[in-house]
Amino acid sequence: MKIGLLQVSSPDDESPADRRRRVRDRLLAHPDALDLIVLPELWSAGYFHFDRYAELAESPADSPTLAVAAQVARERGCWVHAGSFVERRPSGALRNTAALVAPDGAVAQQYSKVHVFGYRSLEAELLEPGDAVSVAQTPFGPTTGVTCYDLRFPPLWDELVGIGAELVVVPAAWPLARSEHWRLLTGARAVDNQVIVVACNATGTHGGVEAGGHSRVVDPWGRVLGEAGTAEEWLVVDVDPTVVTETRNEFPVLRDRIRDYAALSSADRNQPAREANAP
Ligand SMILES: NC(=O)CCC(=O)C(=O)O
Repeated sequence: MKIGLLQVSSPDDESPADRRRRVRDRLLAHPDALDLIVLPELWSAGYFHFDRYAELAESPADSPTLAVAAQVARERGCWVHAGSFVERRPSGALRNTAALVAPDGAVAQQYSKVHVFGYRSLEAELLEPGDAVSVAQTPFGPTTGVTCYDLRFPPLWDELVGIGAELVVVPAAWPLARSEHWRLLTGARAVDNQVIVVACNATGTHGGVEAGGHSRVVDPWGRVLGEAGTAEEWLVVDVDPTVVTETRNEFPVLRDRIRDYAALSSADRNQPAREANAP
């Protein structure tokens, strides 16, 4: 399968509507036959534009960000991970919600960021955390997504493996200042969960913060199948999704995973609390 990641910049002087048109045109113009297109976290509003979250919040029913993804999916006949957008919930609360759109334009899987970010960020103050993970069956295998800061929390990834995920899309707005963490954690999550990680970062400076770019795709063996630079650019990578099953069969560490370490000290030492639903 061919995956195209467009690492978008969200300059302060570009309106979200102009950006959506510009990005849509770039997505429609790519000359290759792409099977999956991926966009970054909150690219339309700009992640670091916290002052605009409330004004730019979108309802999934008429989300302009999802409309771009659906148009591109239908016209190109491919899957599109829309990145994420500021979602306005029926309660009025806001979430950082990502969505995977199928070639018919319908949302096949969606996820609201569970770990909202509070370090030099107003996200944790302004947004409500999500509370669920899910997986979609796609031609590339069971596919899911988590968002940016979620890379730092292995127990969430345990849940993804538990529900059968093999390909994990990670839209991000990860600052250049912590690019070493970005490289390390995208590789570590691919290896320790034996999944393909497709991580699409934002780039350029907005809201006073420089996003790091370096979008990357890492396979379950830790091989970096492709990595972008720091410009607003495409990264196109060929991936064989069967590498997940091959790696898990060849090197079956997930079978030895223990989810409940507290149970290890319980009376019954003959029943270690190993992963019940390991792949
Ligand atoms: N958008 C984010 O979640 C930023 C996360 C980040 O900068 C970090 O984990 O470091």
